[in-house]
This record gives sequence, structure tokens and C-alpha cells, in this order.
Amino acid sequence: MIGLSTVAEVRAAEDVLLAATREGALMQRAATGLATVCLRLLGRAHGTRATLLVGGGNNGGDALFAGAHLAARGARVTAVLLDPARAHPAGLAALRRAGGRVAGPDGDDGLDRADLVLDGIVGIGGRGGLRPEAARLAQRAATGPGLTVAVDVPSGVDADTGAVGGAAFPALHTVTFGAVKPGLVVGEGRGYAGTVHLVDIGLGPHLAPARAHQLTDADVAVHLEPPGPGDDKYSRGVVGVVAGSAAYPGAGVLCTGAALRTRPGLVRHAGPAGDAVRTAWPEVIVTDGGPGEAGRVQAWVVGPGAGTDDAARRVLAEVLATDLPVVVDADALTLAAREPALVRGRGAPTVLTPHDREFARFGEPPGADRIGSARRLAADLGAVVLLKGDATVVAGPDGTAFVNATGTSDLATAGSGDVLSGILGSLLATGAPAAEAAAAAAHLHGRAGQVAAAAGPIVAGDLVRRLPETVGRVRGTGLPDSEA
Ligand SMILES: NC(=O)C1=CN([C@@H]2O[C@H](COP(=O)(O)OP(=O)(O)OC[C@H]3O[C@@H](n4cnc5c(N)ncnc54)[C@H](OP(=O)(O)O)[C@@H]3O)[C@@H](O)[C@H]2O)[C@@H](O)CC1
Ligand SMILES: [K+]
Repeated sequence: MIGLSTVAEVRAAEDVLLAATREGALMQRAATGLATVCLRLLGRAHGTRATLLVGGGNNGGDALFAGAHLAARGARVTAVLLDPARAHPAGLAALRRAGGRVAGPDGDDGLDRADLVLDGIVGIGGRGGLRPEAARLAQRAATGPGLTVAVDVPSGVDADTGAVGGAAFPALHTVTFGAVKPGLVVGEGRGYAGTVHLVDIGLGPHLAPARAHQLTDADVAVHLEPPGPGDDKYSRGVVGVVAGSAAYPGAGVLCTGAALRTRPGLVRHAGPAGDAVRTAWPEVIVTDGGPGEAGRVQAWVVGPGAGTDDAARRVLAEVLATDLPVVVDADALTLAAREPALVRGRGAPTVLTPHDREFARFGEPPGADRIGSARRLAADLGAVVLLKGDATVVAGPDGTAFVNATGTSDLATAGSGDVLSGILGSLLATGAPAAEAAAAAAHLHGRAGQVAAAAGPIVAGDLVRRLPETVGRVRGTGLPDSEA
């Protein structure tokens, strides 16, 4: 698992470490790591041109020292000082010693022909969107030829939430120090951070345990172990699905198919889409009656394509009245938002899987702080909330949170959510903790999207078809994790 640490957590750990190390040592570690990543990205230093955008804090200091490393290896480095009187003095001296130059107020900043632009405008000390002069330089960097690399955090991005209050630096890569900050991987910030590279500066032992995480393939593989010799079709958890209707039978087919393909054992289906499910998946045990007639299960999925009429409401209430884990998806979310008491009083885990509009039905839209919003709704309802998005967020009622790392825009296709809820039901039926099962389901769903999209445009059925191969990859060598 990759821990996501807030600014307060990073600052607290830094205070301890700063007191135990010689002055400037941490910045040297950060700048050396930064220069190393830049050299790897550029392929060489000699003959390249780099422009440093330097603010008046330590983030600018990092950029200046890294620029000095590059200049010492033959790069032509130009520093643009946004606050000349406060530019890091030792960093500035190091850059000058190594042959770097400083552009005056109206001088040539080199942005029009740079190979590399380092954003050291502001790091974790930033507040709000970029100020006008910084915004203008960030805009020029975005349209110029240079590879854009953010130092610690893309300037203008809130490191804790990913919120972008105005202009921000659009980085293709972000080199971050000590710990990955949530704002680099969630919300709008994810789009500004690009590929995240973590540089170890020795903060780890001093960091408080993170309250938000990203899962890796290895974390998810734990939930996807193949059956052992002692297993039978019941022993690893049976999932029940109430999805689809006469009008939308496909939701039932996709949801049961995804449950079956994730962890084959036994899947039961109840409700009016039975004929379509029987035809598509002869392996599924189907009843045309209600959930009570389906037989024993260890977890329910309810809602996809199920409608919001009285009958659908009765089915939802029946399933939520059990002492089993329940995934509440799609139409069932609309019903649950009307009657949150159905969810609030439960003893067993409930997982709600809203997209933004469904989330808003429970009160307010998620806004720019997606982790915070998901946590608030989870605590309010006593349920796990899986908030779908570019980077899906999962929050538990106790504040545990996960940000998915495998999302791809190829998943924005009809029926994709039905596949996710089927995967999730299958993992919940094993008895896995609900928040982690939800995060694992989002991870696997994203990987299935990546696997399927490698062959071209995808529809939701492709996700189901490619699930066995995806599970194999996640268990085995897998696709590369993010560099974080
Ligand atoms: N501590 C450590 O151990 C280590 C820290 N390290 C590094 O230090 C960084 C934190 O440094 P920091 O605390 O000096 O703050 P920093 O991010 O440079 O920002 C302050 C400056 O930004 C300005 N500014 C603010 N908002 C702005 C805006 N919207 N638009 C434009 N400007 C804005 C603000 O101006 P002011 O508000 O004061 O006028 C001030 O000049 C951290 O991210 C990491 O890179 C590494 O070396 C590893 C060791
Ligand atoms: K920055």
C-alpha cells in the first residue's frame, strides 16, 4: 500500500527529522533526488536547457539546488526569481557557482526553447491558486517546448485535497519528497501532477500512519487467491445479485457476469431479468422471485437497472434488513438517498457506489475535496462510500480512505458501473473488510479497463470478458504500478 500523507503529517515528521539532521541536509536529499529524476527524464544534461521557476520559499530552494546539479553536468540553466529578495540564498549561490544564470525582471527566461521547466514556485506552503505573475509563467511553460516537472507539488494545487483554486502549473511529472500527498492523485490535482515520482528523504520512520492509501496489484492479489484443495463452490462466499429489469436486462447480465468472472464459485440472481441472465450465464442460479427466494448468500448487490418503483424499494428494504454486506448501486442509490434510514441503522457493512450526481442526492455535490466529502457521507450514514471518478475514492465511516490508481477514461462507458458492483459483490462475499474490498474492486475494474482498452475501444462486456486475464495479471507479474 502507498500511504498518502497530508501537509500537516509531512510537516510534523519534518520537524522531528530537521532537528536530528544537519542544517540543509534534507533539502540536499530532496534536490539530489529531483536532479536524478530530471536527468533520467532528459536522458542527458550536457547541451540541454533548463528554466527554473523559483518562488520565495524552500520549494524554490529545491529547484535552485537541483538546477545547480544540472548546471554542473553541462546544462544551461536559467533561474526566474518570482520574489528575488526572498530567493533561497544558499540555493542561489550554488546555482551561480555551477554556472547557472539568473534572468532579470525583463530578461530572457529561456521558456521558449527550454528542454526542461522546473516548477519551484510554491510547494506545501502554498495557499490558493497562483498569483498573476506565477500564473503567466505557468501558462507559458504549458505552451512551451520544455518537459514540465513540478517540485514536490504542482504550484497552485492544494496538496491535501487536489483542489485547484485558479491557475496551476501543468506538470507532466511531479517529483515529491518524503511521502505522496493526496492532492497529487485525486481530484483536479491528479491531472496537473502527471506521473508521480517519490524521493525518499528519510521521513518514513517519523510519519504518522497514513489515513489514506493507494492499493498496488500485490495488495489486491491477496483478495484474488485461487481456490485451495479444500474449497468447494460454497466455501469462498456466495454472492447474490438483484439487478436488471424487463426494461434493462443487460445490467443484470453484466453485474452477474462480473461477479462470476472475478472469483468463480457461486452466484445467485433474483428478479425480473432472470431470463436474460440464464441465457448469458448458465452457471448462475436464477430465481424469478425476490431475494428471499434466492437461497443463502454471503453478500448482496442491489440496484443496477432495477428501477425506482415500489417493487424496487421493497427489494432494497428486504436486502438491507439482512445481516449481510450489501452493495447499493445505481437505482438503489436514488432510493437510499430518499430514505437514508434504511442504511443508517444497519449492523452489517453497506457499500454505496455513487457517481457525482448520485452522491449529490444524499445532500451536497462532492465539490473539490473528494476524499473529505466521501468521508463525511460515510460517517453520516455509517457506510462505506465509493465515490466514482477519474480517481475513484473509497471512504469508510471511521475515516479510512483509499484513492484508486488504475482509473482510465475508457471506463466511461454504459454498463461499466454494473461491472464494478458485480466485482465488488464478489469480493465482499469473501468476508473482506468492506472499505478494502471496495478499493480492491475499483483497482481491478481499472486494470480490466486498461487490459481491454489495449486492444481498442471498449464496451462494458469487454471488461467482463477480460476479467480472468486481468485477475491473472494482478496475481502475477501484473501491469506496472504507478511510479509512486
Ligand atoms: N521542510 C523540509 O524539511 C523540506 C522542505 N522541502 C521543500 O520545501 C517546501 C515547503 O517550503 P516552504 O514551507 O518554505 O513553503 P513553499 O512551498 O516554498 O511556499 C512558500 C512560498 O510560496 C509563496 N506562495 C504561497 N502561496 C502562493 C501562491 N498561491 N502563488 C504564488 N506564491 C505563493 C509564499 O509567498 P508569501 O505568501 O510568503 O508572500 C512563499 O514565498 C516543500 O514543498 C518542499 O519543496 C524540501 O526541501 C525537503 C525538506
Ligand atoms: K512546485
